[in-house]
Amino acid sequence: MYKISAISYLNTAPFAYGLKHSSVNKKIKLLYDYPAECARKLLKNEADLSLLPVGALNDFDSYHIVSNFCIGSVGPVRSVTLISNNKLNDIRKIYLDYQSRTSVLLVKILCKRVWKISPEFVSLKPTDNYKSLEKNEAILLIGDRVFEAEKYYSNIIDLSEEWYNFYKLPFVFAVWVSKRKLSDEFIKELNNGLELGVNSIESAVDEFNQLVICRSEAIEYLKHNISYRLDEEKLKAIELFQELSNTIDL
Ligand SMILES: C=C(O[C@@H]1C=C(C(=O)O)C=C[C@H]1O)C(=O)O
Repeated sequence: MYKISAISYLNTAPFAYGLKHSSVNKKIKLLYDYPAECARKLLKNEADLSLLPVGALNDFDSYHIVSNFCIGSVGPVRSVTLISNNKLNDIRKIYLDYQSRTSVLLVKILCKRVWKISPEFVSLKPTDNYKSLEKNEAILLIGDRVFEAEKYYSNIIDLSEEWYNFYKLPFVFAVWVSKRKLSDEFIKELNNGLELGVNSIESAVDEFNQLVICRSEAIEYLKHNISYRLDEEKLKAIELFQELSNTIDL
């Protein structure tokens, strides 16, 4: 049995659906985790394969990207946002979502390179509440919680849209990664499952039991905001993101 740590958010529902409804299902145990946990489990050998946040790739001495599918976007992604009641220039403090490994770096890159602001960064704890932001504070929030949180604030900045406008590139949040080399046969079956999933968005939404937006909005989000194919432009984006990540203080 291969243990697979997959992201628990709606954007991964098509992948989960495809894996469950194809032949690879009998060879795997699917674990649903938030992105930072997907990274921790792969590092600690609690998973054989993870949908790994790109921001965690540097944790590994060596790794294998086993699929041409990813969690990416071309322009607005909707679910990776800097949320506040302020204009960018008035933001002094940014709380960082503990569930993220990629977007916490992305927001720092955007602050430094694109927005030219230098706020203080503070890591959020799981018990912190995004509803208690004070004046001049903002929060980087990812995943399905954004769909709820965005209702309470007036300034919602989509980080993928900001990246796209400035660098003219798509963005990649997570890729399928193993630490050890897995068999070619398994990888082929895995990819067949992922392919089935990205071609079954409606059914994946119907099977996803934590939907916090309506069905049509979910379908629109998965078809138009999330971009699942890891093509040349997205590989270029990963390379640039890693280069820029190396220039920021952690
Ligand atoms: C598109 C998203 O990107 C997620 C953000 C990640 C991160 O910041 O580490 C990792 C995986 C993605 O699922 C989202 O949060 O909805």
